[in-house]
Amino acid sequence: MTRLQFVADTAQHATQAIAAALGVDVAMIDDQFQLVATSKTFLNKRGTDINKSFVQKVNETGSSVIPNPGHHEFCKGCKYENNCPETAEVIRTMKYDGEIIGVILMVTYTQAQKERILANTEVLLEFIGEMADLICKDIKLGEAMANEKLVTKQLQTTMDFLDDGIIMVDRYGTITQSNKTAQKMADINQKDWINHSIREFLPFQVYDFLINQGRSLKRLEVSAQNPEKGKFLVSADPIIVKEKVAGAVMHIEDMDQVHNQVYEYSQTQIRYSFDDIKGDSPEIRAVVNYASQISANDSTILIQGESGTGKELFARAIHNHSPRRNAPFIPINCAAIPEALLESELFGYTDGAFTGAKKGGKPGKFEMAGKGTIFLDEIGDMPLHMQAKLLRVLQEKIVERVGSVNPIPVKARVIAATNQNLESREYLHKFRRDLFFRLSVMPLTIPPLRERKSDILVLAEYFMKKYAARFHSQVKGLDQKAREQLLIHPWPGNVRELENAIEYAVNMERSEKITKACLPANVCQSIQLPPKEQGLMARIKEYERLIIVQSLELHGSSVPGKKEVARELGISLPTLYRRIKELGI
Ligand SMILES: Nc1ncnc2c1ncn2[C@@H]1O[C@H](COP(=O)(O)OP(=O)(O)OP(=O)(O)O)[C@@H](O)[C@H]1O
Repeated sequence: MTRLQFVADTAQHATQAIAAALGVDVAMIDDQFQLVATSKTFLNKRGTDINKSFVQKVNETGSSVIPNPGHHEFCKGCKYENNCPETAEVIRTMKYDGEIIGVILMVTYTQAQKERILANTEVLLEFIGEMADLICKDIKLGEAMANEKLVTKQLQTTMDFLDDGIIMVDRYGTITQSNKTAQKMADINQKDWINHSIREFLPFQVYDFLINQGRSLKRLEVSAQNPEKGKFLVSADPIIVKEKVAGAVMHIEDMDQVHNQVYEYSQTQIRYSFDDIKGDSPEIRAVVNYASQISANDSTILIQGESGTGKELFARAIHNHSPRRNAPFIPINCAAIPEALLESELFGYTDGAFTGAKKGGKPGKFEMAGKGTIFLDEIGDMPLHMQAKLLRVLQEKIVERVGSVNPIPVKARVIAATNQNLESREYLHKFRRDLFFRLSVMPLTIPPLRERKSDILVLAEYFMKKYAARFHSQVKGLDQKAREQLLIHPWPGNVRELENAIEYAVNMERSEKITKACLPANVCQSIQLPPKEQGLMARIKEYERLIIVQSLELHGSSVPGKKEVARELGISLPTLYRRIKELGI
């Protein structure tokens, strides 16, 4: 589209106005030799055919008066050469920023008209020159508006690409523009939202900082005016014009989203699934089947099992098998966190809640878990007063940050784990019965490794391959004696102990098969209780050996360790050394 065509309507109005005012015919032709605007008679008499060489010659001279159309040198080659119906022409080139964009022609058909315009050529040329200027101004304005529209559209499209919310406001805090994410966050569509105050969505504090005080915000944590819309981190800059706030631009992050990202960066990205739980004993398969079945719903799970049986592995596999798999899995070890900090770790705290509290407060694990899973490990070690608070959270499904009374809805699923028998006499006064029942809606018990012996070699092979690959080791298997030894050992540390033992052996072994000698000392020296058929003396000897080995495992075989063993067994240190030698320990 040529520039003149861009303002074809204005050109047509101007053409008609000049024609009516001066009683002549008028036409405008663009730089592509197209007739853009014309009065009626011109069109009837001349049609839309334009003589290019005529226009080119006009452009070379800038403006011309042709008193004898058809016989003028400009008319050479025109189809009306020598028989032109016109009696005179006044022509002027139209320029935009120094560039020719077309010509404007004034034409007469009678002698009287001819005399009239020839008598006033200078005035007329000036007049059509001003008309041409007006048209150029219109082009400028139109182009500026089109450009502004384009920039606005480009800005909107760019903003809509972003996953975070963008809101722009004017000096009154009225929303002038926003992207799709911001509209989704506020659950309002663009049309309904524009011209509303930002105060309807975000707390007054944001408005006050930006508009009243003209200050910037850096990731300020705020709740939406409607608490159901959740929490956001707001960063914003006021726009200052002539030292006054003219508006502001805000960048808004969804708190749940931020937690998910923090979680993704902070967690190992290996997503454990039920396929990672190795072992083909009927005992472990039954637990895996049960766990997979209870993954789908939201009921609280209590996983019980000795240390190292895979409780956390199961919890992660359940989470990753559940509809919550794309939200965070947040583990917290209740035994590892000092009692005084456990509450703020679990529930978070507000700004200034206690001495040393981080500015701006901090979300707790329940909040960070969002719609995911919170894994409360070693729940048996939770102090009684915290048990009461946890029970309340589970029942009311809300948490309050330390120092705040604002309830925050709990959406996370709770999986707890313990290696203690919480129903035992010992725990009668240490663990609340009501909390135990609340947690163990779906109880899951993992049997110790010694009760599923057929898993030992399967797991050993699996760990051997894993560590051989990791350490680029030549080890490819386990020899017969090593296998037998693994089956003899009682594995008090369960799968974790087995994994560590195999990692150790892969490191130590220089041949292609793991030998008994390369197993850790405690595993290697485990003995099988002598069968009943053996004589009394032989069996007593084996028992003695077992007792000394176990005591050494406990206290270590350094000199202070041995002193402790001798004290525990009620024998002198020299006797202990003698028995170690005689029994070949
Ligand atoms: N069946 C299994 N298959 C493969 N690896 C396993 C299995 N069970 C446990 N493990 C591995 O053993 C180690 C210990 O597992 P995990 O930490 O889940 O045990 P836990 O019962 O939670 O321990 P604790 O009581 O000490 O917290 C981990 O490296 C885990 O991957």
